[in-house]
Amino acid sequence: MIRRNRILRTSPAIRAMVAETILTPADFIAPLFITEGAHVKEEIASMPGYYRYSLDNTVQEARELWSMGIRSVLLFIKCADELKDNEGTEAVNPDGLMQRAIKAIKDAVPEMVVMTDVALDPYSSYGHDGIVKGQEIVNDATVEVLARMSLNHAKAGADFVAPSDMMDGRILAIRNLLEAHNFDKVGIMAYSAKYASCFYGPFRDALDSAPGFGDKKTYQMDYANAREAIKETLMDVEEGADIVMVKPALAYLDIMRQIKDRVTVPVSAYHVSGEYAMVKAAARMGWLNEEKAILEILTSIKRAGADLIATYFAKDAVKLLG
Ligand SMILES: NCC(=O)CCC(=O)O
Ligand SMILES: [Mg+2]
Repeated sequence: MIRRNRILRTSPAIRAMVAETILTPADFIAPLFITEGAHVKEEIASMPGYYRYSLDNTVQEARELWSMGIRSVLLFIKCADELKDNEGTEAVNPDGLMQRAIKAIKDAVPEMVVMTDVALDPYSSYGHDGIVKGQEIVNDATVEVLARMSLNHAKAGADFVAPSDMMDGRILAIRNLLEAHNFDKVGIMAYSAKYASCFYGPFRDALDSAPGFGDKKTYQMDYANAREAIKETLMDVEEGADIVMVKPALAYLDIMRQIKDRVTVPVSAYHVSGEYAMVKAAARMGWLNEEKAILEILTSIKRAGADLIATYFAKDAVKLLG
């Protein structure tokens, strides 16, 4: 025997020396759920250990994340029911909760990279990512609102807008409108390959944004397809996306790898709410070691090609990494 593969696994020191994939705090994007009010910290029932915060607590959380080495947050707001409609009116309100949240975080932690969710579902009386006509989610009218929404976030101080809607052509429309208003330093993180997935369930509880009718299969992708993910992603890059994203993560590592091999922009994964809930549930039952599961899963996502990982485990992971 001339090659003893186990030599490189002999001790923790040797294993650390030859590890190919190393997680660091700057890999993580921490999603934040923001709600109106003061001193609010509400645990999300289907996401134990994860919370909706009012603005004051959101700012505190952002400070803590920054002090831990986490460099970016992705903002989602819970819109009051009475402000929801079919036009995305609240989405473009310059004094809306999202806009106030962006300002508050940038004031408190100016270096924090603030990314904002751009889609209509939290603001939609139908819980859909776009404008609804009959049973249809209308593409081009939605794109127009998404571009105005992005401009609005840019004006409030967002560093990146993150369109998560899967309408066609929205990256180009957003880039063009940002350029027209001289926001040439605001980036776009495109949810390029976002699959119609059951793993978003807990998130919809968090924002009370479940679709009121039908499902999202006419705009989000069919999980049977991989080539389509490449088509979507290459188009987003062409339209000006600075970062592209695959979502969810764990059931889509093959997609992550294929995309990583085909683009030169950074690729992000979104390790979604249902993936978080699965680990939490199994750990609570005593069926899985939560800490080990977190590191194994996040490392595998990075190994598959993710440069960035949006994950509800961001803080836990940083603590585990020591
Ligand atoms: N745009 C965000 C989602 O659609 C869901 C994320 C999650 O389930 O964590
Ligand atoms: Mg697309």
